Amino acid sequence: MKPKIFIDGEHGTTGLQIRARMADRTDLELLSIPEAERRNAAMREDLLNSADIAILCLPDDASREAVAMVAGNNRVRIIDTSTAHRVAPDWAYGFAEMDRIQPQKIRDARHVANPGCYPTGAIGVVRPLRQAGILPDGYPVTVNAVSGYTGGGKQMIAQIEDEKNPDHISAPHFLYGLTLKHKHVPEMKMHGLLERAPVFSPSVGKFPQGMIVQVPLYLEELAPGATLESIHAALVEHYAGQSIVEVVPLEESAKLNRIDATELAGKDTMKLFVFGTSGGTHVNLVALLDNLGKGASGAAVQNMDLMLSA
Ligand SMILES: NC(=O)C1=CN([C@@H]2O[C@H](COP(=O)(O)OP(=O)(O)OC[C@H]3O[C@@H](n4cnc5c(N)ncnc54)[C@H](OP(=O)(O)O)[C@@H]3O)[C@@H](O)[C@H]2O)C=CC1
Ligand SMILES: CC(=O)N[C@@H](CCC(=O)OP(=O)(O)O)C(=O)O
Repeated sequence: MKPKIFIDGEHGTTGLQIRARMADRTDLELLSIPEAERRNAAMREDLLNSADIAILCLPDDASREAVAMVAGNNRVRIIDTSTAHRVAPDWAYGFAEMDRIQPQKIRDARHVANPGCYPTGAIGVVRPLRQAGILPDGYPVTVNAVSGYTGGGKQMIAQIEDEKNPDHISAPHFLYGLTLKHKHVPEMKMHGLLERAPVFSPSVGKFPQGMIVQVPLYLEELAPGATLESIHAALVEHYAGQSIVEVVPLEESAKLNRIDATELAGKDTMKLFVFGTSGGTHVNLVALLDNLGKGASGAAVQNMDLMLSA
């Protein structure tokens, strides 16, 4: 029998992209709710309890409600794309490349929390350096980022694309999260293995999909002997043997004059760069991804496939 998959929130931004990625899959049975019934709690409860894997593409509160709806069900497994369970100890964090044992943890899990888009980039560059002993305890990490506007879901898409929207945003690029209490900070800290919460400054650009996440570092504050080359080598070693996260060779990144935030739009991969000058005093770690690809829907499908391969 084919595994039954239900995407709760299938008509939203993340849900639609997951559906699109499953359009040609003949190995799955997709359970679907009509768009007009998307908030029909009884129908959702029924579908959630009929699924082998439920993928939640809902706001945090609705995700918690959905999890409660399957509380008595020992069969259904859950992938939650919201922020609700990303630092919960009994949920597996769905970033398969962050650790050698993570794919197995995801395969075995009943509950998988899909990472946030910005944390995928930030954890992607920071965690390998913590594990290699290059980034010391207590280092004050900063994370600066720009996202495509689909990261804000249906509401932000309407605010940016519809000039008649009462809350129309005309700025080509804006900063937000100005209180420095963005909901992604706890997962960056926990899964980035950081002692101190990073200063996180996100922004949005007037393009639908794509993302740049930057973590600049002072070499003199890192473990003795840390260089542009040793940091790059640590990332290369960490990501060896998988095909989703590419560590761009130093010779290649040295030739670049600019990075286009939309380069990976529509793709489910992530590129990591180490910028700086050999023998210099600073490096800038940069992650490039699609907020809806490896940052959301692509990762959700990757996690689903891992769970189905258990
Ligand atoms: N967009 C992105 O880049 C990313 C998003 N995420 C996360 O994915 C989740 C979904 O986000 P996104 O797709 O962007 O959001 P959208 O607003 O685009 O879609 C959310 C969907 O959920 C529906 N919904 C809202 N409340 C309920 C409810 N109580 N019961 C049933 N359905 C409900 C909405 O219906 P309605 O139209 O009626 O509001 C809509 O169809 C969020 O938790 C978000 O944080 C994660 C990573 C990246
Ligand atoms: C541009 C924009 O608004 N982005 C979203 C994050 C998108 C994402 O990763 O979603 P989660 O809500 O699942 O964490 C934000 O900052 O809230």
